[in-house]
Amino acid sequence: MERSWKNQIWRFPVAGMKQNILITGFMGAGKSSVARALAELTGLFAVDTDDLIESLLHCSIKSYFVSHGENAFRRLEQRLANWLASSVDHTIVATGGGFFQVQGLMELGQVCFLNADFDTICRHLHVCAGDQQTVMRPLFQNLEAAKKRFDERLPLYRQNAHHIITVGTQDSMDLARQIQDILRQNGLLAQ
Ligand SMILES: Nc1ncnc2c1ncn2[C@@H]1O[C@H](COP(=O)(O)OP(=O)(O)OP(=O)(O)O)[C@@H](O)[C@H]1O
Ligand SMILES: O=C(O)C1=C[C@@H](O)[C@@H](O)[C@H](O)C1
Repeated sequence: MERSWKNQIWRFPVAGMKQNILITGFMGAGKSSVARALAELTGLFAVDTDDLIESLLHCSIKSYFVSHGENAFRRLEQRLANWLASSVDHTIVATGGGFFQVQGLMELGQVCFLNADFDTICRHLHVCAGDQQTVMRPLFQNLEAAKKRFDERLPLYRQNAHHIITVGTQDSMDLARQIQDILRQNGLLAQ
């Protein structure tokens, strides 16, 4: 059944706090899938920072990394974060794997970190089956380097989040329900 976003009466305790829901986590944690499921549950729209950035580019993010480098990509992410801050509210935002590093992240809305361990991520991306979905992910070309980046980032993802959701074998809809419950329990989302 279709639900209007107007049914979602938000009760944020902090005046001036943005009322978005941001989903953070490593590549393959399931951010986009959970954002879509949460959109279905709440009637809110979901956007994806990687898709929004690609809409600016004349190429894929992977090609952009090759032609312009990672630092240029991070500047685009910051530009996007600034636009979210000025122009976007009441929206679910699935973020790119490194978006959690932008300045002002925690003011953009409720940040929900999808805490999947590296084995779970590899399972999601079918790394073990050889049928890898890592081809389009420039920072997941080398398994060892990806694991090193994962280990370095883990404490930072945790620090830069309002809520931490442990990802095991649940499907995306279960995880979205869990987020909905957490936000409701905290009085941040209508019952
Ligand atoms: N809870 C889940 N259980 C099993 N597979 C999942 C789950 N969530 C996502 N997947 C699968 O993992 C892959 C990556 O999912 P998704 O694109 O949602 O992750 P992501 O965190 O947004 O990744 P990225 O930021 O790298 O694009 C997809 O094939 C998706 O079907
Ligand atoms: O983890 C990262 O730093 C990235 C993840 C992807 O979602 C893309 O945003 C890009 O490939 C960088």
